[in-house]
Amino acid sequence: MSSTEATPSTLYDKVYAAHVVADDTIYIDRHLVHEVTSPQAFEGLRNAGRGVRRPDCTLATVDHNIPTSSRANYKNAKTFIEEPDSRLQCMTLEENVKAFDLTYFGMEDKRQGIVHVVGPEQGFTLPGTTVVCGDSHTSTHGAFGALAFGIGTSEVEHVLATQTLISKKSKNMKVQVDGQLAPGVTSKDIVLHIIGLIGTAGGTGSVIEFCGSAIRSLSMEARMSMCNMAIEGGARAGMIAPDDITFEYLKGKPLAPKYDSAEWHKAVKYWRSLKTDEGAKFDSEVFIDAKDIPPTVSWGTSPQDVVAITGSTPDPEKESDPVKKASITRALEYMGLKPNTPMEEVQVDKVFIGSCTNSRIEDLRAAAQVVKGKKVAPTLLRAMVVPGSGLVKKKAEAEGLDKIFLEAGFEWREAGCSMCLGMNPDILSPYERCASTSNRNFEGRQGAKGRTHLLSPAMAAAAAITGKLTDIRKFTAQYPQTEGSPKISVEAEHEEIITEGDADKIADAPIDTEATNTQTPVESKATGGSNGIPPFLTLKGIAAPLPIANIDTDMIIPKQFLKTIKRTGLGSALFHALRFNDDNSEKEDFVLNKEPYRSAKILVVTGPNFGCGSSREHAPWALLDFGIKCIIAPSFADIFFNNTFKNGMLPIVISDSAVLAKINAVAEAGKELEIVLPNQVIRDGESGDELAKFDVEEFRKHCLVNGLDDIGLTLQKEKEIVAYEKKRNELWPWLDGAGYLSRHGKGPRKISAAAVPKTNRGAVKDVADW
Ligand SMILES: CC(C)[C@H](C(=O)O)[C@@H](O)C(=O)O
Ligand code: SF4
Repeated sequence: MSSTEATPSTLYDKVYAAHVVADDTIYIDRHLVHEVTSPQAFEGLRNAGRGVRRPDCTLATVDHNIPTSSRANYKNAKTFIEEPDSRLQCMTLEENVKAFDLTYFGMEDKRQGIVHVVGPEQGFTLPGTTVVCGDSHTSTHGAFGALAFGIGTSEVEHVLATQTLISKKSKNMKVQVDGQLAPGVTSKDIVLHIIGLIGTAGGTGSVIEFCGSAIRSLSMEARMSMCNMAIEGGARAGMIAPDDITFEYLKGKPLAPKYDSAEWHKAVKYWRSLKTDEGAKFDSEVFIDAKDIPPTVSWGTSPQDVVAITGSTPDPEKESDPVKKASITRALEYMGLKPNTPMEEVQVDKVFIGSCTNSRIEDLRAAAQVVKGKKVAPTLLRAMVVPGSGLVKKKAEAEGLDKIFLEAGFEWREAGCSMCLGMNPDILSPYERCASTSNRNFEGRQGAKGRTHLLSPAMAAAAAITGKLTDIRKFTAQYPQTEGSPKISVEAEHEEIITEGDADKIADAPIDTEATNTQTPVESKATGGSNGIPPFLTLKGIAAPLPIANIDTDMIIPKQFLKTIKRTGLGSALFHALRFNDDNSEKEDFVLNKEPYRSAKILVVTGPNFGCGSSREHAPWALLDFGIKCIIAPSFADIFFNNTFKNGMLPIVISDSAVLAKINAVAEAGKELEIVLPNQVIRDGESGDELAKFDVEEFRKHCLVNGLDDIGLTLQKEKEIVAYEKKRNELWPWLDGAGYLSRHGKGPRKISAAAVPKTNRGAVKDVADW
């Protein structure tokens, strides 16, 4: 762990090693919870009679489903959220945080916001910690030198119950960006450029460390935007070594060690050791010269479909690879763009400034600077700014940014995920084109048939003014800022975001719990989680061929179906946009609408990177509910791969294209395949001939074959977990969340959780500070 060790290690090696409890089981320091991916996890806990092990290390908020309209007349979630499924999901979270005694920032709390904005701004996210959330953009927190990654709902349950995860070590990947960034180039451009270079599967199986002089010069907020999109590059986590910029940012944050205290100095000393040692080995390395990065924008339907703003859409005719040619053609068609169209000629209908990538104060300042004294283009249907949290909003208003946006014709909204994924009322209408500071441009992401162009906040602001995608460099020259327009007071980059007095007030604000009391506990018919899983030995059945690359989980199950609080019933929505027409009739040519594939048990995917994007466990749930228990593909995205096992499903990697072609031929012929897990072979179901052997991790196989619930298995490691917690308390006392216990210290817990080790931070006084 320390730099004096014989073998030089990477930042990731160090943080991983510092969290090993036993074998592949790692301790989780920080768990963020939101309404979409937690209901089934809490339900699992209830069914098994388990509690939350570390309420002090768990923080919940609502973000995805909530309307971002004014909360001036807000009373409670029940009356505020009109859409019934969204309302139920938010109220279910409220019920769960009450029942399990967790700290919760609801809509009446100024600290509410997008989970990945809230964690850092509270100092909940700290260097050297492990941070998880049922959300793929948990990678954001890696900006602090934390090992932060998204997990599925079964893993959320695992962490709630055990405060650990079974997580095998990933590979180390280095992305080094050196030199001076060109004018107008931001961290969003850097990360879009990187994804364009490595592709959306480039980081699969790896943790990326972003380093180099260009990265070192970035602010914390810019670093967060970069790590946020590590998942779009296929990596489960992105990390940046903590440094003075990090420590400066953490000064005065409510849940960080108190600035200048003995604990602060101890923490900073430890944090300084968290950097890659000279000579440490990376499994892959990418080097980029900062001056080669232009202001960048996406043209297609994958975050790797990017081009310089001065460039044009690609021409499929120039592509020799038939799979790539087909995918360019399909993306251009979806986006309503012709080949070779200059990006600067693309007219937009809406502009969205927000999301966990770019909704922090610096992002809003950058956009406001462009907008100041100007008006949005008359052709624009809507321009909206959605701050990432109530505190960002408050700060922006104190700086007068809201006025700048409002005077220019933008909407100034309340915190939430908003139009990033359209689970709430903020959506694109079909065929509308949006310049968006978010992170995903998948088909239908911002609304069915909506078209998304990803870009930086400054470029989004420029697009709002001109009505077209715009090169920010030309824009600032052509549109000088007018005198007398409202002033943006940009304060010191890193300051306290909340005073202690403020924090007390917020913490003491009454929470309307009336709405949450009416909910009845949900009955479970679920598979997975603590209900145990049916054993998987052999599987014989029809295999459906699917020749598509980069199938993302939005495509497997779109956002509108994530509002369920159950694991079951999603089969009818599987591959919704591929499977159904607008009038809900079936698309005849989609494989699962044809015989004999309607009863497929196996999916044979011939394109790579199946299951990329969002961490939604709804994707394997939908496949399973349809009847598909096994997916064969050349490669899988990490979170999806993990999620399938938790549900008793088997993902099989067949990277040899000739072998995959043989398997696919059986699928194409509408015949059965037979998977024999104990022997790790795939057979022709009819002849019994062996088609392929496959690999599967021993532990995962053991669990599948025996139908084992891995939460139960982990709980058998109680001794090791307790020993780890003791060590953690001695070495890193600031990680025991004394602050959190303030809300709970007055009475017994409703659900008994494992004892929290005593902290050295005092019980009541420190506690009241938050
Ligand atoms: C809902 C959640 C599972 C999802 C994610 O994991 O990313 C969402 O935040 C998204 O951006 O698609
Ligand atoms: S990517 Fe979008 S939907 Fe997902 S957490 Fe971030 S803001 Fe919310």
